[in-house]
Amino acid sequence: MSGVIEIEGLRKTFHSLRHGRRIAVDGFDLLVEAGQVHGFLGPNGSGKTTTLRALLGLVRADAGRMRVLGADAPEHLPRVAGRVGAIVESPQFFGNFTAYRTLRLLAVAGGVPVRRVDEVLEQVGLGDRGHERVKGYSLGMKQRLAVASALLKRPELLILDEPANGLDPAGIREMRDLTRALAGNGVTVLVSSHILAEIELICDHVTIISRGRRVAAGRVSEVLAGYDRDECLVRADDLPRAEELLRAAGLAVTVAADHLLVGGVPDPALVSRTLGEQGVWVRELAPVRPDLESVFLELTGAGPHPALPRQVDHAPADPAAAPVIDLDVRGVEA
Ligand SMILES: Nc1ncnc2c1ncn2[C@@H]1O[C@H](COP(=O)(O)OP(=O)(O)OP(=O)(O)O)[C@@H](O)[C@H]1O
Repeated sequence: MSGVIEIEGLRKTFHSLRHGRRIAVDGFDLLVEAGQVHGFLGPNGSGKTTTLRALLGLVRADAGRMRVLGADAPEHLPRVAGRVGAIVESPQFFGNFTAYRTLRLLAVAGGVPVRRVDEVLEQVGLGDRGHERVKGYSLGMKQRLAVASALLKRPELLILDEPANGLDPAGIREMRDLTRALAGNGVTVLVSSHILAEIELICDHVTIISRGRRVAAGRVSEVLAGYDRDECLVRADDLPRAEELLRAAGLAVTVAADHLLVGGVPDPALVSRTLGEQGVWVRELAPVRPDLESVFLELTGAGPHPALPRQVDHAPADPAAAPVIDLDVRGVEA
């Protein structure tokens, strides 16, 4: 494999007195290639944050092979740290500092020319608010400030863990536009989320994780196509008769309150012809295409999967898990 991020067979188990042994990531694979805006999608507690923290050396993996921009991670991350920007968890800054002062400090500490501060403030849409104190910022503005700090070094790869978390619709939209703009400038982006619509709007590729395992990966359109069952929604003047005729024609029919769902119909004309020839008139005939939400729900289903006899849950993160590598990661509380 060759990519900007390569993860193979990642495993991480947490042990605690209170909760015992908990498998957070269970042989997980991820491949992100240059130029992709890659969605990392999974329900709460499925292992997204643990994967990103392991990749960045914030938690020690039990097994697996990880590479970032060709460097083995996390051991050789410092070699490429200047080319990677990462925001895990929520941003936290000194409230009494302005955004400008915050970024200036980070620029100086990171050996970045100070003129870059104005550029990144502009880039994240804080150009006219940069000299206000951060404590007066909305959560969305703090999130954008976090992105600005990650952009100081002009990263080739940006890792964003749940960037839309806690944001209102306007904030979510701002983050979405920002992510798209960054991708448009050639930055490879890995964005984790449990918000399907966001991933569908922003990302060209997706990896879906469930219970610590990869359950789907690829181009968003290809993942969706794999779940296209050539279904049609049918409304007709005589629905029971329509059901009878379509079943007699060998089609799979599911009955809903005011319509039928007919599966295995690559050409909807088959439905209108079958019904029309018997004097049943079609009122509505619409192909049903899968969206990421239906695929996601099917793949990650709420109930236990027979092949995966283990549950993950929502226990709080262990604060004792200390960073082992000083990468340019903004992983802090709001
Ligand atoms: N430090 C930790 N100690 C113990 N268990 C942990 C720790 N961190 C994560 N876990 C457990 O590992 C599992 C995966 O958690 P993780 O935070 O990686 O999921 P997630 O997909 O990021 O979820 P969310 O969308 O809710 O952030 C959960 O069962 C969680 O309780």
